[in-house]
Amino acid sequence: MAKIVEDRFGSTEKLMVLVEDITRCHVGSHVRSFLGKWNPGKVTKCAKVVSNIPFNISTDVVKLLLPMGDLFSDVVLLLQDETALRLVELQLRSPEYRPINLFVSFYSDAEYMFKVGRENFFPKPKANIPMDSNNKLKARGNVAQVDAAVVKFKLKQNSEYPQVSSRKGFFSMVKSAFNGKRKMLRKSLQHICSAQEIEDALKTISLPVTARPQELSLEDFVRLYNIISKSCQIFPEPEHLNL
Ligand SMILES: C[S@@+](CC[C@H](N)C(=O)[O-])C[C@H]1O[C@@H](n2cnc3c(N)ncnc32)[C@H](O)[C@@H]1O
Repeated sequence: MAKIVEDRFGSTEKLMVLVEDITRCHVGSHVRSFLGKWNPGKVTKCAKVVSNIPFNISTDVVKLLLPMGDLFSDVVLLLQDETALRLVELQLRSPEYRPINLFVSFYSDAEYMFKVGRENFFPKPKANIPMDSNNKLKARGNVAQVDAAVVKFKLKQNSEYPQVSSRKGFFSMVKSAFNGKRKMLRKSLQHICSAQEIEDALKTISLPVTARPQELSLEDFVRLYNIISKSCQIFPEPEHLNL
């Protein structure tokens, strides 16, 4: 496809074709330098991402692009329908509620636009089958064909993000909270604060002292973090930043 686009539109300076791995290349600097050519010295937040990405890199792409609200206004992606519903429509207290849901609403207002049935594709898309530690497909045999959906993430700007003293610290605490999904927060966050301090913080934000992570909205997590980070040290561990 890159070759077709390059051949057809390569003569215009208004198009740049990059053949790179999105998960490894410096998207921000490419887009900034391209936009800078048209608006020297002032890169306004005018760019949008519209992409039909392979399902197996959806989460990586979401994690990469959603924090780029200084550059992109909207990110519109075609995702596996299941993933779209999980990222956008998931309700509090659902067993599927995960740190990625908090990440999505921290950085964007996400909207499930419409379903794209499997019959619309040629060839039909394959499910995002999990890989094992050797990068081999865990499920073999018939790979299920799946429906897709278009999701629009309207990116927040810096001033619209929930106010936390450190985003790394915040997401590290969220990750720790979900590490013991069935555990109460007073237990799973004990490496940060004493059980008593966590109970006191939960009471201050009008939550039961027995609260579990899937009972907390983004606003609840932000309030909890802002209380406990004042009295306790939260050192983000590198693996905790990988939601
Ligand atoms: C679902 S196809 C969409 C193709 C075309 N854009 C379209 O809409 O018909 C996904 C495309 O992403 C490309 N791709 C796969 N992994 C990628 C990666 N890590 N970085 C950039 N492109 C990737 C594939 O080569 C494939 O062309």
